[in-house]
Amino acid sequence: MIQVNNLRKTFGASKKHLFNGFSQATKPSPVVALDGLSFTAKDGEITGILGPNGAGKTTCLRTLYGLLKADDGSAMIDGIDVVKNPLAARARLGIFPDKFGLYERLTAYEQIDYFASIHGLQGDFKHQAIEAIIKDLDMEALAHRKTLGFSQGQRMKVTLAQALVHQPKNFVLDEPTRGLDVMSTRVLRNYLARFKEKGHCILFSSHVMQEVAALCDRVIIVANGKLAAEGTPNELCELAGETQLEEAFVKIIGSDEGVAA
Ligand SMILES: Nc1ncnc2c1ncn2[C@@H]1O[C@H](COP(=O)(O)OP(=O)(O)OP(=O)(O)O)[C@@H](O)[C@H]1O
Repeated sequence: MIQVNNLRKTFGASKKHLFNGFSQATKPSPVVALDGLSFTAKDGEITGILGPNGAGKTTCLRTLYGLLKADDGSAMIDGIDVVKNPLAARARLGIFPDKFGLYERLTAYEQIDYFASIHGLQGDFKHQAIEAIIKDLDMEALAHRKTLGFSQGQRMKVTLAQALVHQPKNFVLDEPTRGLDVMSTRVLRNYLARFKEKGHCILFSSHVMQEVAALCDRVIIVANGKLAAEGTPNELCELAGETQLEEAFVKIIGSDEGVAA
């Protein structure tokens, strides 16, 4: 389970901005990225985060990964505070970040192996876990190639495999299907659905309304760093008096920003 309680984050609030040793006449204004955001993503459910560009989705997810420290509020993974106990929290988390880098001199298999080792997998168990994720993500043909030159979709598959190889109880994914072809997107969706059936907690951000409507049990709508609405796709449609999630989203946030073309 993932719980976010009253998260606040402002960028550029207190730093002095110097240029060639002189204070700049015009300081950049602070940006409030999270303004008291709270929600819960439950086990055995897929929870989607929707919001227009700049709403605070990535900031919230990066706080969950421990990459960013919130100014206030807390984030918990299975009841473990990500700031107070980061290692224990991370052990229960698979992350698929917004930006991903690969070690291009390693093969896909070696990269997944590296992450499996970081998560404490060893010996035959580790080998079986790597083989299983490679098979599940249909990566057999890529497994023993160096990742230098991999296409966007191929790089994403390696990143996903790294995130999932230790079968974490909770997955957090930032726009996971961007750049994936239709078959890879289906593989990923089926994978997430199977994980949900096994009782895992999945939280992902997306701009693709059909994807969110089809996959998510609950949807969190974020605007201006705050919770604008939450519920099942049907509940959100009812709340907005619309039949389609896309129309409901537009009505709730008052703009069509954030809907994928
Ligand atoms: N490192 C940073 N420094 C300054 N401002 C930042 C930083 N990271 C995010 N922001 C700002 O915080 C706000 C929230 O950004 P965030 O990336 O969380 O939005 P998002 O909902 O993920 O948007 P998108 O859908 O466009 O990816 C934006 O105004 C963004 O410009």
